[in-house]
Amino acid sequence: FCQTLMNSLFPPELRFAVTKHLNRLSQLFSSYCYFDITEIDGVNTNELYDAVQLYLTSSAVTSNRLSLTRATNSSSTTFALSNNDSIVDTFDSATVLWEHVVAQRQTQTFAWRPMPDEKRGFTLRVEKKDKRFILGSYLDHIMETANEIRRKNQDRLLYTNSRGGGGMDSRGLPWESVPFKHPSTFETLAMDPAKKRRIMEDLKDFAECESFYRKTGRAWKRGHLLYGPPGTGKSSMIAAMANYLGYDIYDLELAEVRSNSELRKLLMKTSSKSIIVIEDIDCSIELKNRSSKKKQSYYEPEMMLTGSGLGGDEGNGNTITLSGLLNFTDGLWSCCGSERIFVFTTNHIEKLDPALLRSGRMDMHIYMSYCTFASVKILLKNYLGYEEGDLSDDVLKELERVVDKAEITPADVSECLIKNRRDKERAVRELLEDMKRRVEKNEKNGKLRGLNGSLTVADDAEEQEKRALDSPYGEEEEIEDSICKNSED
Ligand SMILES: Nc1ncnc2c1ncn2[C@@H]1O[C@H](COP(=O)(O)OP(=O)(O)OP(=O)(O)O)[C@@H](O)[C@H]1O
Ligand SMILES: [Mg+2]
Repeated sequence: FCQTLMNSLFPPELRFAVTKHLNRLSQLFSSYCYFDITEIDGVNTNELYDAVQLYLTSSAVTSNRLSLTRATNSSSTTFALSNNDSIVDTFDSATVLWEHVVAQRQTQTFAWRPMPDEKRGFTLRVEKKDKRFILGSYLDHIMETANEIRRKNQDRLLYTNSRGGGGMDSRGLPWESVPFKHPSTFETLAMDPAKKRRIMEDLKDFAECESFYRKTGRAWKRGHLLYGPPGTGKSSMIAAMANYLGYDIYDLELAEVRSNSELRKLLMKTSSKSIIVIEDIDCSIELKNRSSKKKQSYYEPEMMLTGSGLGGDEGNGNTITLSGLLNFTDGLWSCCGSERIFVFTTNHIEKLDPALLRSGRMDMHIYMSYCTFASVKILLKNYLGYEEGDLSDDVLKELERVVDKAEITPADVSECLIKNRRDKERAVRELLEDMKRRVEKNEKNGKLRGLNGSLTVADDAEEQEKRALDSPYGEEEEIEDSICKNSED
């Protein structure tokens, strides 16, 4: 009514001025204050607008109407507040009202850059008494939540330094990235369920325990060593970790790194919330002085690690030292980011230098074993859809009897099941036959070893060396206690 009255009483120019003054007057007596967050601020895109847009999706349940969008090539749908709609949000004790205001932009004859046809913005209505609190904590909370959502919606990235020679890309970054879409998850990973659960709990504790690390003065990072025969799922485990935590992966090719300082530069250019991986650490590096029995400090510079494809001569610049590598994971530089997990993998833990294995260096030693009965059941479920009760007791018993002695890797079991996945019974039959053949072969080899004296002695020496290295961490399953457990109590 007021609007109609004003329209009839005043000419347009005057109407505008009167409305403006009336608004000012009402604001003076109102218990609310308003903030406008426009999409484009001058010529710059307003980061806060995007953040609010995303943030409101997290409390979207309170709105009845939302708009859905899915960007090209993206694997997730985002929903946002519809045009000219409003939503109530509460933060601590404060209640605020968000309104999405969309207006048609006047056509411009000239612009430095093309502007969208619509002028979009959010209006935030806040009670005056909450103003200070909202402008501080609430807006920070919005930015943080939005970053978190953005990270979750984004596809993971896999970075590599394999360009070689310390090369940089067009933006001066030493890492190249591709979208990471490895489908491995902890659910599909075949391993002992209890062990799997402990690893998952440890990772979750790690990701959620920032305050614990701060309180105890520890850098917020974690080191994992994955070891075991080829095809037991070490790389799959890394992918599962990344998918579980939503972290990016930096796959560090040590052979491409020429010096300690280059290694440090690479580290400085990694982001937080990432897994830094050095695969097959025993193959990509070689301890030059390892064969000499002379006692040495691990920080002596002449202990060189030489990249496999490099000359390895001291002085040609193509060497990194063990101390450089240890500094990479443990030193002051390793703390230039936070929330990072270092993962080393190896097929031969016995070949690694004790300095890398020493307790405190790697927080967890995870043995990826040959298939056990529990892991075969996971693979049968993954590949053939067999549940616990779908297989006959006889088959299950037979599987349980032979699986450990067969020493078959999850990769070999997967291969057999994929090959015959159209005929499930045949798949199980062939798997059992394969396992039995392996048991026979292993038993025969075992006998041969017993008959041949010299071979046994040599093997014993090797076994002893392995045990000496393994001993501080237990026999075969070396998952150490999570340091983070119960820390927040
Ligand atoms: N524990 C497992 N659970 C499920 N699948 C597995 C497992 N181990 C191996 N596989 C299957 O075998 C393939 C090879 O496994 P993966 O590359 O993870 O082994 P790895 O231990 O990293 O081997 P390598 O030492 O040769 O690098 C995977 O693509 C996966 O399909
Ligand atoms: Mg691997």
